[in-house]
Amino acid sequence: MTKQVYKFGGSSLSSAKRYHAVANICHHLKGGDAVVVSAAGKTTDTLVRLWSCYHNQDHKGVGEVIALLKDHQCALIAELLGDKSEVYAHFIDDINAISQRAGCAELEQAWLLAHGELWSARLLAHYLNKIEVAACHFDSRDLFIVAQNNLKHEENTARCQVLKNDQLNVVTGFIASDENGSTVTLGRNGSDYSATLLGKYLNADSVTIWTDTQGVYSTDPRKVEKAVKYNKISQQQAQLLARLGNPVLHAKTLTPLKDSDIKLVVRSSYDSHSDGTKVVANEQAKAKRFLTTLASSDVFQLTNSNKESIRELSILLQHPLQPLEVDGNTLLLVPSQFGEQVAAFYQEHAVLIESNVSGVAIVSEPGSEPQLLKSAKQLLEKQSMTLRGAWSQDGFAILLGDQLLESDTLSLLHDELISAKQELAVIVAGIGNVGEVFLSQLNSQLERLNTLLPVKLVGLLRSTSSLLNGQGIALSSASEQFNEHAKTTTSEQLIEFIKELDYGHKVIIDITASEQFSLLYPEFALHDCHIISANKYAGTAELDWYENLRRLQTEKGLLWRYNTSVGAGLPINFALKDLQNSGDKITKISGVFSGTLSWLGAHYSLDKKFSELVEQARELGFTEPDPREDLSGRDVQRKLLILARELGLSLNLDDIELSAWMPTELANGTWQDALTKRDLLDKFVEELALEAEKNGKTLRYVAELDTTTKPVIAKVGLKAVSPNAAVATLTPGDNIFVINSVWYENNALIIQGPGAGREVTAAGVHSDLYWLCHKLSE
Ligand SMILES: NC(=O)C1=CN([C@@H]2O[C@H](COP(=O)(O)OP(=O)(O)OC[C@H]3O[C@@H](n4cnc5c(N)ncnc54)[C@H](O)[C@@H]3O)[C@@H](O)[C@H]2O)C=CC1
Ligand SMILES: N[C@@H](CC=O)C(=O)O
Repeated sequence: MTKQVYKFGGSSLSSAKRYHAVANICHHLKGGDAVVVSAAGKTTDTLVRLWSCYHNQDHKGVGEVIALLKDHQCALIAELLGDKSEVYAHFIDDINAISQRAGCAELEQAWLLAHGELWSARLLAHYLNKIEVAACHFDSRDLFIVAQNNLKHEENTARCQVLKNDQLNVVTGFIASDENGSTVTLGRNGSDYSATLLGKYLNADSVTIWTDTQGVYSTDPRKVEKAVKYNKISQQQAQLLARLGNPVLHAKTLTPLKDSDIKLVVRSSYDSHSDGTKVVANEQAKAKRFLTTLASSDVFQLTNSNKESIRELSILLQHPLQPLEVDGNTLLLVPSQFGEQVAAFYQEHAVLIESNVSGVAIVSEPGSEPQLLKSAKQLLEKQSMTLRGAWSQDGFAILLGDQLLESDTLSLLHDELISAKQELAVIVAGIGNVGEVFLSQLNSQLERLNTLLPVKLVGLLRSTSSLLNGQGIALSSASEQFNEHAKTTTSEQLIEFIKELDYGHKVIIDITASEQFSLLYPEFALHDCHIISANKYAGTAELDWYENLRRLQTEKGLLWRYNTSVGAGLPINFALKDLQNSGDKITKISGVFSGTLSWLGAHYSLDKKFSELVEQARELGFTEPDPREDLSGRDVQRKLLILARELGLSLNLDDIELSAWMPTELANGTWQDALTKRDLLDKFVEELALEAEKNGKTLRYVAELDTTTKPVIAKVGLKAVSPNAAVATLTPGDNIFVINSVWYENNALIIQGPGAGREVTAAGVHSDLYWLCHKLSE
């Protein structure tokens, strides 16, 4: 039976609200799975303070800290279970026992510290029961035995068999017991270690560390805005990062999983829908690049050192160590706080060559270290950093100087060494009219895109089948490969494929006309996918849904481009953004927004059959797959809504008045069914045209948005205009956007040109893709 182990740290259990979130996450577990918990919030720190007061015989301090503990835990228990609960009474007994032992000088440090985890486990298990999730709690001192500083793995595996198969097993992290039954702690980050140990003892399928960061990033995302969250990293790189001091994963945590198939996942309990980072077997993840800052370190040159002595030292310091082999010498980099201990440990076999230096470690794919070291050196020297040491060896490079790296310098290094090297995985959905042309242009575009960052096509989707290959699809034979290997793919399979893609960036290019496909956008965002849409459905979806999607994308730093959804390749969205960014206020937008309706308006005369012209427009690639989307005015209504939202207006489609250029009788069934009633369409259009002609006018389908009125005027429909009007003299198929703003009040800004067609639209999608690559590589 596959088992899962979840671990929740202190920040995930700091308040009743956080407990609710944890319980929600636990709903995904089943009987037999285990949940390892740390002490809630800052409880361990408070217990450490209590110990220190006790140790210093500060009786007043002991009383104050006990009161603090009481306040925090009682409030938590009362809010989750009520103050009459068994857990509340049990806690009071514990606090009394602590006070009593402190009073008669019988307090033991490990025993005292263990309470933080015990309280969390008890509270969570009871709270889960309250919300009808069967759960029980275990004290890991009954499960993990340590003898002479070594865990007794065989015995512990046997002890862990007491965990229940029909309930969730909530287990305390951090603590174990020695052979005499006394409490021992597993040291710094002990709860993560408990979780991976338990994973190993239970032969679990995966261990998930739920924390307050979304996963493992290329560098500290609090310092570098463009830090990249990685989907997968190899055990080897994770170990190296931990030894270099990366704070997300600790070397000890990783040890139990070494050479096992148990997956380790880091996820955020604050954003439980998002994927985290998986630490997988070395061959299952590409090598990634990372920047880890190194604060206040000492560098020793060792003589007569060997791996065993470094291992011993690492156990003594309770700190992982990464030696550097440079020109036949072994260098050891340690945090300065351990300098004296290292000197004492090695005696005359260690020479301190640098003291109290700071800098950065660059972890990278093998082979690139010397070049990375050179580039980083140049960049840091340009930033006036005096380097005191710079070395590289397999898998990493280290640069040390006098100052700590500021966020600006780290960002510069990240831009140069990491951002530009992140691969972008591209999935193209919709290889129809526009999609075919987009793909045929992609090969020649790749060269240009690759100057910004490496781009790889990994997926091609049609409505019923798709070709998905995480290794990449050769563009030169993409169609042949599609024809030979494409398979039916469900949405779930597509999402799983996206989730597993091992790339720094991913983008879905949606060139379908499918509303159903657009409904997957939030899932794409959850799996860190940027989006480029020619499809207009998501941009015109119900406001709540649309705003949630926007929020999610913003939270995750994801980009969404949809320039072709209005005016095909015309830069209308850019223009509106630019005007607003420069401080202008747009007051009106009007014009002809449909290539199809522009073409029909220009070509129609009373001696022609309108329905035949519609068929021609369809063949030219102007219409939507179902031309009634154009004739009904719905397509123009969508475009006006996209532009209105671009101006910050909270409108829905139905807020835009619409009149159709087709009779209602054609609305039902398929387009083929509608064509059987083409006479009705021809008659409808002829009558309207005759009426207009009587008044010396001609018909054009126009859109209008006026933000100066309350409520705003937003409408699309047929208008009888003078044959000389700008909207009537357009080249067939052209769009015109007339923009009035504070600065363009009387003399409007006009954007005009082809508003539909395969080539211009495909080119517009390329423009969005180029923009995205540029943005990601900046
Ligand atoms: N034709 C034009 O001039 C312009 C078109 N657009 C937009 O471009 C999009 C595509 O238009 P066309 O190429 O003319 O349409 P199309 O009907 O020729 O091609 C659509 C493609 O999408 C695929 N598809 C449909 N549902 C799918 C799904 N659920 N998953 C994956 N693939 C799916 C179809 O198999 C087909 O290959 C539409 O949203 C349209 O509004 C935007 C600007 C201009
Ligand atoms: N069918 C649309 C295509 C572009 O969005 C049009 O005719 O304008």
